[in-house]
Amino acid sequence: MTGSELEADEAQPDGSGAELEAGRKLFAQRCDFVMAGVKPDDVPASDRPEIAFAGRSNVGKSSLVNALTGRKTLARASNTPGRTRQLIFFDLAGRLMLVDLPGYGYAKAPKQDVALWTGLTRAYLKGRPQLRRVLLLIDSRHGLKDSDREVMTALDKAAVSYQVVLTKADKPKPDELSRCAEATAAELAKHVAAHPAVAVTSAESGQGIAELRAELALLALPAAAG
Ligand SMILES: Nc1nc2c(ncn2[C@@H]2O[C@H](COP(=O)(O)OP(=O)(O)OP(=O)(O)O)[C@@H](O)[C@H]2O)c(=O)[nH]1
Ligand SMILES: [Mg+2]
Repeated sequence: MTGSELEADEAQPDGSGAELEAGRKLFAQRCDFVMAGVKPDDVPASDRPEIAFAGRSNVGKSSLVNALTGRKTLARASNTPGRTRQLIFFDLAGRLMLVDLPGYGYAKAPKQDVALWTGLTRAYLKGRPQLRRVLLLIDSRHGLKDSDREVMTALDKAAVSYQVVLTKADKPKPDELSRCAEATAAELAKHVAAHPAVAVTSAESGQGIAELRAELALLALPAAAG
């Protein structure tokens, strides 16, 4: 499947008030820890659509899960890079599974651990048919790094749809932020697959969180009637 086919398969966000409201409602519902996977086979049997949070260590994956769900401590965020070492599955209202992945590119981690996390993450990304989108988080102060480019190429090859999310948007100056967003979008446009537009977020200030909730709600199972 090519990227454009993937994209054609998905509803395109129109940024309307109704979409924002649907996102708000979905993410206001209960979100439960399901399990932590340590081996490639350690994944929940589920047919719910899944969204995975990927990115370099310390980029803000766990913080974004917390910001979206409005819970400060659902996913363990930390100043110490390499905090998340497993695949952590959260069930959002039985309609969407959120998966917090271990970060890559953490130079100080023991090589053995890195190999383990990378193997685990790779196996997951390749073999999960219900994975609807990978959110590829990039620190808005630093932009894309070679390790991110490798992941993008691997996702292109596996025909997994991904969306770049610039994090920590409260940190750079406004002109730095827009330069980073433009450069990232330009580079993304060179990839084979057509991907959703770059999102700009801050778990700290809440910037872009409501819009991202709305986009993800388009991928979730519909709410039960009644
Ligand atoms: N200023 C600011 N800091 C943030 C933001 N998001 C995360 N952080 C901080 O960045 C650090 C790392 O955040 P995490 O959410 O643990 O990052 P992670 O990507 O899950 O890290 P690993 O699990 O180690 O790969 C923490 O100190 C967070 O408080 C943000 O939007 N703004
Ligand atoms: Mg984490």
